[in-house]
Amino acid sequence: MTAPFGARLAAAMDVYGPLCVGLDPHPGLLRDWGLADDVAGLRAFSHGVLDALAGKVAALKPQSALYERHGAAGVAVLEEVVAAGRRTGTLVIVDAKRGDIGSTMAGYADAYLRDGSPLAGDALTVSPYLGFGSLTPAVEAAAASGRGLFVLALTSNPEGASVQHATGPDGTAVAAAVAAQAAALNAAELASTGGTLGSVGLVVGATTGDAAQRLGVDLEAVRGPLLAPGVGAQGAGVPELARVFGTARHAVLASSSRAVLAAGPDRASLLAAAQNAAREAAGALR
Ligand SMILES: O=C(O)c1cc(=O)[nH]c(=O)n1[C@@H]1O[C@H](COP(=O)(O)O)[C@@H](O)[C@H]1O
Repeated sequence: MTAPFGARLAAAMDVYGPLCVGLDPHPGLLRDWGLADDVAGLRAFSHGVLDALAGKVAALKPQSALYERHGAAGVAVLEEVVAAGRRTGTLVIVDAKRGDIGSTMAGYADAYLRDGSPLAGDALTVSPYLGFGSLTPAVEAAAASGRGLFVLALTSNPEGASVQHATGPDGTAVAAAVAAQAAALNAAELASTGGTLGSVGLVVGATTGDAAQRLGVDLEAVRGPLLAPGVGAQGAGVPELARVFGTARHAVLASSSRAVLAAGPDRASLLAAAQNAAREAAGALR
């Protein structure tokens, strides 16, 4: 069996720096790249990013929504991105933020986390807001195939606070309970593998300020990767990363989409922007 996702990601971050580049082919971005907002444009964008960055960054994160909006042909392009990751060894985090009741979650797990599925990258973003336990089929499928999950904990959008900052009957903040459940899964994985980074990550936006500390979200105890979107276009810079993550910063995978993609379509400029962002993130997090 292949090494667990957490171990593979830790190795990739050591080599390439703690940066994930998001593939977010918004209509405006396609236009800025001189491409039509259609499937041919989507494919040209995706292969442009792959040509420039595959094998040169720790991870790529295609945003499923922006592929789905082109219908089945768009999803086929997402499958090409997943296949290219497999070919080049670059980790692919499929950002589909799936979440559903257990039996339906099993369908998503089959689609995104099973060997042989064309949509199965190395990890999937999932939403625990139908109850963390509803993610069990995904947790089991990921563990069985050496894949990873990124569970939404403290998202970068301001609306997230109304749910994630709320407290349950025992006074624990929802985001803190999500983090504790991820921590328990990672503790079990690491006890059996002896590794240092588990495969159940959290999403904690770089824009969330001191929310983790205020809400008692124990990021250090998670012992899994902490995906930090919001770097660049959403206003968070490198200083915010150290502030948001404190002593857990060694586990952070900073994520940037628009700020890096704005350097394209020229391949060399795109690579330079990604490598610069990776260097800055490494400086702030190591
Ligand atoms: O899961 C994510 O990646 C994610 C979580 C979150 O809290 N906030 C967030 O912006 N994202 C994703 O990150 C990407 C935005 O990246 P930027 O263009 O760098 O702002 C989009 O694909 C979002 O869906």
